[in-house]
This record gives sequence, structure tokens and C-alpha cells, in this order.
Amino acid sequence: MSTLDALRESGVVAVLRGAESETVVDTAEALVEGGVTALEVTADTAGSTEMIRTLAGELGDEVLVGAGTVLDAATAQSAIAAGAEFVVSPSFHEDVVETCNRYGVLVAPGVMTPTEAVEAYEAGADVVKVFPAATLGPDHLAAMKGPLPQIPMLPTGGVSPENAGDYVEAGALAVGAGSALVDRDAVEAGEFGAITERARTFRGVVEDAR
Ligand SMILES: O=C(O)C(=O)C[C@H](O)[C@H](O)COP(=O)(O)O
Repeated sequence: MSTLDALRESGVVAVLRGAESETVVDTAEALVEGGVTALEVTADTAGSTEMIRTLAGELGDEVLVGAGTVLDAATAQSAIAAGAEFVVSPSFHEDVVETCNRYGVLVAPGVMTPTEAVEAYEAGADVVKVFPAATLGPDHLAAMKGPLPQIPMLPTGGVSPENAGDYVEAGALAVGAGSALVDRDAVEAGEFGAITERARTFRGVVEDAR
């Protein structure tokens, strides 16, 4: 299956920001248990490259592991060398897109406007991360998809079970979800069942909207 198809199949891309090596595998397993099979470890977290290596090594057959908050080519290259299968940014960086294209790794830069979406796509983006999604809303995404149906869109930022279905109905390939899915308090308390429940809820909403 292509990486693009795997993202679509997961329907939800979990954003792990502030992850810790002690809990990251349990967190990923909890997400998979709830049906979320794509996750990104954000590069602004200490040890993110090693966490990507661990997850890709231990759970690579079950989960698509990516890197988030990638702002430069060096970070993209390190993440890819560690096993990242996709790279996400909050913004558009030509050098990040170029590096990912070079290694055949799916890249999803952040965009807000149709012009930014087309520029990123023409530069080689496979998907655009519509960010911050909640500021724009599902109507914005639907309006962008009108003239740009060929560009797969991944709305992220403020996505919750309450609005995830609206983004899918608006034409999203999948949605990205951080705080509403990977609850830091639950992780720190070792309540991985709560993460599985949240994943299940998100998945259900996305499935119903398709
Ligand atoms: O920098 C990136 O690449 C990001 O992924 C930005 C945010 O961490 C996500 O947009 C998650 O936002 P929430 O779901 O609102 O917690």
C-alpha cells in the first residue's frame, strides 16, 4: 500500500508532541488498538529521532511512523534515516520538500491559502497540511477543494471528534489530531486505555463521514 493510501486508511494522523521514550511505544500501541495506524512524532521534542527509530523498528508493520514540525532539510533527513515514512511541517519549506522527494518519502507541508497549496504541490508536496485547521474551518477546506480536487488535504490544529467529520465531509484525505487524541495527562498517568478510547471515537467519526 502506498503511504498516501495508508494515511487515508488510518483516517486520523496522531500528532505526538512532547512524547517520551518511556511511554511512546505504549502510546503507539494504544492508538493502533483504537484503529489509528498513522502517527507523527514532532521534531521539537528531545529524542524525537530515536523515538522514530524505536517505533519504526518495533511497530513498523502495524503503524505508519512519521515526523512532525519539520522545519529544515537536516531534520527531515535525520527523521528519514531513522525510519520516518512521512514528514509533516506547519509551514512550507522548499528544502524539506526537496529532501523528502529525494528519498521518496511522503511530505505534507503546512498551507492556509489556495496559492500556498498550489505552490507547495507544484514544488513536490504529496499532501498539504491545512493548518491551523480550526482557524479556517471545514468550509474553508471545502472551498479550497472545489478548484483543487487533485491536492490531498490533511487539516490539522484544533481538530476534535466534534468537528473531524465535518473536515472529512469537506474532502479531507484524513485529519491530524494532537491534544484531543493523545492526551498528555492520560499518557503520564499510564492510562493507555483512555488513548485507545479516544482513537476509537475519532475513527468512528471519520468512518461515519465517509
Ligand atoms: O507543527 C506541527 O507540525 C503540528 O503538527 C502542529 C500541531 O501540533 C498540530 O496541529 C496538533 O494540534 P492540536 O491537535 O490542536 O493539538
